[in-house]
Amino acid sequence: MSDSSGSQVIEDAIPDEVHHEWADLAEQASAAQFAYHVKDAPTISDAEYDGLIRRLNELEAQWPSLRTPESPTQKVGATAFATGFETVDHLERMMSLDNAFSFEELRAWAERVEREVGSGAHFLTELKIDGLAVNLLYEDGRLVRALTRGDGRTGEDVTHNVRTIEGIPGRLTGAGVPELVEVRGEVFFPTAAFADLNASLVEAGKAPFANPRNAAAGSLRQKDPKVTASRPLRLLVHGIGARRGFDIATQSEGYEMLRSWGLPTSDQVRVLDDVAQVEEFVTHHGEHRHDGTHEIDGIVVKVDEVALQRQLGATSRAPRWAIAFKYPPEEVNTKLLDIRVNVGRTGRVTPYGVMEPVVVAGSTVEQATLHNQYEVERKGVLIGDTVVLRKAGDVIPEIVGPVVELRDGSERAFVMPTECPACGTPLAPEKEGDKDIRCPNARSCPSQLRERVFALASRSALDIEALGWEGSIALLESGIITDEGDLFAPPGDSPEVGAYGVTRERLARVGLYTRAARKTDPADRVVDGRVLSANGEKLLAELEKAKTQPLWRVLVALSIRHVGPTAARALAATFGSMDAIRAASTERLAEAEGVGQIIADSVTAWFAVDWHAEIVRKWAAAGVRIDDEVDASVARTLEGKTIVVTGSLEGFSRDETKEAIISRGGKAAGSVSKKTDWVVIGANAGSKAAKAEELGLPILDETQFRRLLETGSPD
Ligand SMILES: NC(=O)c1ccc[n+]([C@@H]2O[C@H](COP(=O)([O-])OP(=O)(O)OC[C@H]3O[C@@H](n4cnc5c(N)ncnc54)[C@H](O)[C@@H]3O)[C@@H](O)[C@H]2O)c1
Ligand SMILES: [Zn+2]
Repeated sequence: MSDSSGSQVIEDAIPDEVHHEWADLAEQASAAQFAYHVKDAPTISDAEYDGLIRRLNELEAQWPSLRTPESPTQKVGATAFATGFETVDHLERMMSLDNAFSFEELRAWAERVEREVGSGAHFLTELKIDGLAVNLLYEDGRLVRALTRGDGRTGEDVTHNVRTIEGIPGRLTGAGVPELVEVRGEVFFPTAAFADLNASLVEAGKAPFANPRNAAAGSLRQKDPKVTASRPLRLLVHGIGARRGFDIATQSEGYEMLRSWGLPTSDQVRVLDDVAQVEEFVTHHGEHRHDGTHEIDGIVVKVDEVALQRQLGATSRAPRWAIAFKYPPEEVNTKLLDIRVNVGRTGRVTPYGVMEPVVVAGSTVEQATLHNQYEVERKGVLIGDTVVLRKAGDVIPEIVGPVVELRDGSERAFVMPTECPACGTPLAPEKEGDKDIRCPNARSCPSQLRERVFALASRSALDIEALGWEGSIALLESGIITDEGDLFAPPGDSPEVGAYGVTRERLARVGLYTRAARKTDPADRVVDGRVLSANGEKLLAELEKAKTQPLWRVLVALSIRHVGPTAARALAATFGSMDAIRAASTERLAEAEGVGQIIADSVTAWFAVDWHAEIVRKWAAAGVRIDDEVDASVARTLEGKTIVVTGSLEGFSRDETKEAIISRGGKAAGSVSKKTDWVVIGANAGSKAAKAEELGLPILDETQFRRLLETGSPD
């Protein structure tokens, strides 16, 4: 362009749609900042907010004139104060942190550092505490003022409240207490105490918090310090602002000093040499994100050398010598559309939330259990609420709390049904004081029936792969089975042959797992003009095979309350047959290793029900294995001994290992302790192997384990 004002024209010619997009996002981001920083009640998730800022930054990088000091990208916190606290200037500005969302961005930051100050920098690496920042001013060792971060220049005076927090010294002690120091730190709400706080708020008719960070912010910024005092807030310090009367060469030295004066520092701080080590730290803590007492949303990396920090300086909102690596979000906001109840295989009625589907931690979530009606009340969630939903990796999704700010009055409380939604039977706790309520119609409640049939086919029970959820429902609804007693067909020589059981004939008659026969099909397999589909053949074959499963699996398949694989193995190993278990007194059952009173009571009560006994009778008549052949050749070589097997062995599956130990009278324990007699270590063994070495326990390989099984001694 030849026009002399040409370049000016280009810079100003921000297309309308860009300007609109920017203005729209900026408005949303400013509103979010206000809700989050001023009202302690965010209305969108951090991930959504970070997305807004990221897009604004992209637009501003392309059209720099959009990046005014008023842009939300340039702000620390929110500029408005609406709290009635007195506002006071910080002596030295409090900044925010720039973010890295990937190792690439982290490396790019480290490269920039190296370009500017050379390769001499060390990286002080620590947890990013998900709380709120405070600035504590100590003069001659006395705490004279505590401010929130505010907009970075001016904060709110929360001194009275901060004085109530356990662990914050009113007076610094030790050597070299300086004339003046501003200590920066993070106030947080311990994760473990969060659920109880919400429960007590709900009970008092107050609004619950959406998550622990909001609980920290809301608890600190209370008009009445007594309220703050009643909350279990804690502080960890992570920086120094203005100072007089001492000097530090490194950030880490600064932390040592703060610690020596009695301030709470984190024990998770490391000074690392290079980015590779930082990445390891990030990965490690990503895997242990929920192990600590507080929530973390990332890792903060700081150049340790103060001289280099000075050289690197800061932008208008964040230091260049530090970066926050942010973990992928585990929390999202979504709408709680309904709360329904599920009736489980033992009749337990469990409320669960039905939500607008959202992607979190890599999978789509639309349901989350709420455990029982008290849990719903404690969380304070209403049907129609926007809720914070958390899903961490493989962990079961959890509704954390409601976003109360977004309520419009149309929300309604969940009411636990009084009748079973599946069969109409009045629901009741089994005994007084039970939290759970149940559908007592165990025999024919359709919900309990399909849950039982489905559970019986699972991998930890009879392992019938071809029988899934849909199949369980189909078998029941078609009338092929009325309950699990009908599943297995009596053999041809049985007097009851044809009386019950999933058979080719029955499936063909209702058209389940079958298709119309073609001419080429062998005639003997055609029933009513239909032949079994491949899935049908598989189902029949697997049902036949399931009859030969060991006794413990059959026990698990009966859905006796509290009898999972571990208890079932113990029962099978001790008593050897269904008849012996049924005949045993409750006392005898309770005495068995790994059984105990609760399970014993449950087993006795189960066998006392006539239709339960009928299931066992029909299964036995159909040839289901109800005795473990006690192999006389298996000597009780391990009587009274405890063995832990960790890692995978070549010649044994996990189940086989356990059976081998138990059938010889030994105990197959899950964790290593001083009481362990031997630890068998296979391939890819984890922390148990290390623990075994630490305790100096005898460690065996697979060959020695075989010898041990045979002779009772590994040598
Ligand atoms: N959901 C929303 O609507 C909403 C709105 C605004 C902000 N936010 C959240 O807040 C973030 C921005 O807030 P910000 O400006 O406080 O930035 P930030 O939380 O990303 O990082 C800066 C802050 O981290 C804290 N911090 C924790 N541990 C630290 C440590 N070990 N060392 C140093 N600092 C540590 C300090 O208080 C510091 O001020 C966003 O990324 C978003 O996650 C959410
Ligand atoms: Zn029912």
